[in-house]
Amino acid sequence: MGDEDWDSELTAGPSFSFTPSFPKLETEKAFNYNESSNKGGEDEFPKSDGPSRRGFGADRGFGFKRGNRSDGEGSNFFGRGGFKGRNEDSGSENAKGDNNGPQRSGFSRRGGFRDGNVEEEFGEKSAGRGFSHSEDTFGQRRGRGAAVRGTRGGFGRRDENNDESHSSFGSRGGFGNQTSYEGRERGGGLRGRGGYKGRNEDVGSDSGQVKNNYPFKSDEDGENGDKPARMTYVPPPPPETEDGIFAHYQTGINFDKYDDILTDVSGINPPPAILTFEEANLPETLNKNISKAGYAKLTPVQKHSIPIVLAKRDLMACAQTGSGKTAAFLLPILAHMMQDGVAPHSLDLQEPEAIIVAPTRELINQIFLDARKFAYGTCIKPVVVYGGTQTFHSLRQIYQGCNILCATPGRLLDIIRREKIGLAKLRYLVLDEADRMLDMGFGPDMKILITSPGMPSKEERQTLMFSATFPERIQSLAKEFLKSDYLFVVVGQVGGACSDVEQIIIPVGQHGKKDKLVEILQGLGTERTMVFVKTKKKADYLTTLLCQENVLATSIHGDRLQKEREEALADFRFGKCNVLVATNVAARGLDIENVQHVIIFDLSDNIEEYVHRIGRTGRCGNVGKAITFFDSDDNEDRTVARSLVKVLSDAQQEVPVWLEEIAFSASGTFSSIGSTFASVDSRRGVSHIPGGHAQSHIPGGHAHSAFAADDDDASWD
Ligand SMILES: Nc1ncnc2c1ncn2[C@@H]1O[C@H](COP(=O)(O)OP(=O)(O)OP(=O)(O)O)[C@@H](O)[C@H]1O
Repeated sequence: MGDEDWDSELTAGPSFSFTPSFPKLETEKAFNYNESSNKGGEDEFPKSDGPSRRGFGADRGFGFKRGNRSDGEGSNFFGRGGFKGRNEDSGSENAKGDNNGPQRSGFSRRGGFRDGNVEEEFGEKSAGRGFSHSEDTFGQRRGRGAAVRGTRGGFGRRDENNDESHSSFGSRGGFGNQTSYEGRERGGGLRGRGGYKGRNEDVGSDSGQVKNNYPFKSDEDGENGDKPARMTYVPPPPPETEDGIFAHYQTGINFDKYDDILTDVSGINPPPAILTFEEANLPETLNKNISKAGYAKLTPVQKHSIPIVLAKRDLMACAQTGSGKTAAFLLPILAHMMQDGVAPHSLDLQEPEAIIVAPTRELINQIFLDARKFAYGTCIKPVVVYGGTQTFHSLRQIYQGCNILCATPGRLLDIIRREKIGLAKLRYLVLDEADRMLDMGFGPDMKILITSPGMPSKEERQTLMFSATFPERIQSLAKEFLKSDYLFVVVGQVGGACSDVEQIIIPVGQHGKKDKLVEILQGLGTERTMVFVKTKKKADYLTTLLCQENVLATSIHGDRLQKEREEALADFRFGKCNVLVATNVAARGLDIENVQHVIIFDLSDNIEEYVHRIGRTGRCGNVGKAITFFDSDDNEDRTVARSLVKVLSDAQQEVPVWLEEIAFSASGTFSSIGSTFASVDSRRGVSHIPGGHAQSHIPGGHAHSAFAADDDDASWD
């Protein structure tokens, strides 16, 4: 199959309820959404956007390479010649618009919240609370942004104003994380900065309300500085029942083995680690919630981080994926708030005591649900706000009381800019996936955040940073945010992969990837699998292909409407689809039960993202398997070979001989991993790793951004 034209593969196949569709961009002109008008938008990526914006245009990236056809696991990587030399046309007009109808058929529709109602209701309710009715102008700003988004999402264009936003989630009880809302917006001015694009969080803004001249534009400023688009999506409410709130999955057989991982704490006078929850002396209600959440034993990052946060120290913590970093910051923050008390709910300005930021909407919502779970039965109110949702909705959540504000950066800055929250009482600033938050994509936003009017200085607040990866260059940037005596907790090795994930690298040329994927997935049956690809369009394309091959697949990426992304995630989480094809938007933080496999269809040239991607499986002591396709003809794959060898060997995984050969023949091409693994704490200087496969410090190595330039979904929130 790999040799055929992708167009022809996308002729009408079996019609699954989740088969994506590729609607024709009939509104494209009407909205003047062309390359020249999209400055700052993600489609400026030259590689990711070919001659057409309508799907997979001819000669576009996927399958466009000449390459060794090498499509068998265990095949002799170098022995297979067979340059096909043909340009695969990964684009397909046929792929568009064929399957519009049935994919949503499975969802029950629940009434309730319609955006218009929300706005009216909010307008009225907010009258006495400092909201001006002029914000109802949101109600009039329709269409453009949503329509543009719709045309570009692979799964059918959908007007966000259809407002049946509760249809899928409301009917799903159970696991507390099901309400992950995702969306995608574009058009912000700041996002036009070099090399990084498209993150463009949709931050609703009424220009008439702007009080500060922040150097960023909200999405609703419109793409040409004209009438802004608006977000009308109102996400479904989180679960209300105790069962729903405390739903969790079981720790795995290797949970106890976490204790064997070496932990290092650097910095002056760290408080001693605790060994049990009892030693933390947490408030009774919090302890009850912890046990209802199924936590009986601390993970290493929790053992060290909880006392550090309780001791009011700043912290940078690095621990492997799925090892409980979220609770490591939430529990001590909540404990402090419960012990010290929080300000009574004010009808005027809300002044949260804690702000937590994360790079994606799904992740921040997941963190919010955890915060809500641990704060259950207390007076502490966590709130979540993120782009892609109606700004009124965000504001209304805040005005109902907000002690812990969980937010994506764009929406947070917009709300601060509009003076809808005050920062005077802020005591905790948490950056989850901190290396991502400080990298060039979000770094400028984070700087704006810490220099926002009213933001307590780093001496006055506690700043906490968590991630599974912390490249040295990011550690340096982080110092600007942290007190000089911050502590650095490292569980295992900085940037190391989770050892519960079996990592398999197989040599596959571009032309063989599709066949190999189908073969693997068909062999896996209904086992839950995430497939990571480089581009949004490829995600949709592969999803269509998989559905045609009778694999129940859905996709999540930055071009899908938020509602669709929520549905996709829920369908995956609750078993309606067992395969989720994703861009890096789903690489970090997502905690989905029972993901048994990760398949990396396209390697990113950034090893950190590899570590996060494979970390979607093998969580919380459970085991998982990650299969990575490696194309030896692909320069990016070759670039990351050394780092990959290092990650594999550090995690005691088998390193294929052919990969080692590539790694060491790839002179002059290094990924950022060289510095990532060089040290524990950059304040200690570079520590060389004796006998390591990769040098700890690679002279002349490039300092990469967290994202490859041709990863067209490098921007997520
Ligand atoms: N002490 C514990 N006991 C039992 N389960 C736990 C414990 N700590 C965390 N968990 C569970 O483990 C899972 C992974 O936790 P979490 O999402 O916080 O990991 P993480 O380290 O933040 O991962 P990532 O690096 O991917 O963001 C969650 O389902 C969480 O509820």
